Amino acid sequence: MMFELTLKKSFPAHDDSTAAGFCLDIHLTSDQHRVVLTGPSGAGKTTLIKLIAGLLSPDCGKICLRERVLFDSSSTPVLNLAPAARRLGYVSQHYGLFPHLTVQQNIAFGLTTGWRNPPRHPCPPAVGHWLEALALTPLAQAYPNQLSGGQQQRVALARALVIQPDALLLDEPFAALDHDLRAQARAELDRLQRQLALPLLLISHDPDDLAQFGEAVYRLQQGRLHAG
Ligand SMILES: Nc1ncnc2c1ncn2[C@@H]1O[C@H](COP(=O)(O)OP(=O)(O)OP(=O)(O)O)[C@@H](O)[C@H]1O
Repeated sequence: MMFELTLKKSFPAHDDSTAAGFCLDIHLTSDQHRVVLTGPSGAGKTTLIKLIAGLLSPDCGKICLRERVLFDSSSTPVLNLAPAARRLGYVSQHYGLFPHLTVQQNIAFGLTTGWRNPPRHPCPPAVGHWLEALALTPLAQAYPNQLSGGQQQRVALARALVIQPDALLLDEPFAALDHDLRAQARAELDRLQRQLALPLLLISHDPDDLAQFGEAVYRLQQGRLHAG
């Protein structure tokens, strides 16, 4: 099985609010390589992807990707792999690039352990590979604020891919791009995903993304998943 998720996560209501808290309750098993998650704002899509990436911990449940267990609350002690140990390429909605690091250093960041920033030189071979593959070599020494939206998106994708991830988790990766760039970036991701045969979990509202990547499509609504 490619994706096997059984998860619960609750956020309590804010003290100063009468609104109820939020509860995510997910059961998803899919053997497809390309899974698209869609659904209205606040449905829990980003929360779900962060739980898989290990940036949030579920209250209980189990997360398996490609038969590898990343989280299991029923084991003793609870199995909860750290984000780096999960070997997942995660791209957040706003890319999360470090403004004080160059393009090359941002990509190399995925390869570093600990808190030290990657050096400006030399360029690790894996970083050079992805700079080249995503047409970023001329921008290697530029800073994120000197890049267009499409270039920033490619840097974020390169940083996710440089670790040779077991799967890609992309949270609305094309949302900040205009129509033409979006079509280009979509084609690029399509090509890379096929070439690397990487399982892909993509959050998107865009019908073109659903058509291109939605081998399986799930709709999240108020913390619950519905097929299609
Ligand atoms: N750390 C947190 N503490 C409390 N509540 C949270 C926290 N993170 C998310 N929530 C709540 O969980 C719910 C789901 O949020 P989430 O960001 O997962 O939605 P989403 O479907 O990704 O929305 P969007 O499409 O707008 O990005 C929201 O009601 C949000 O307020």
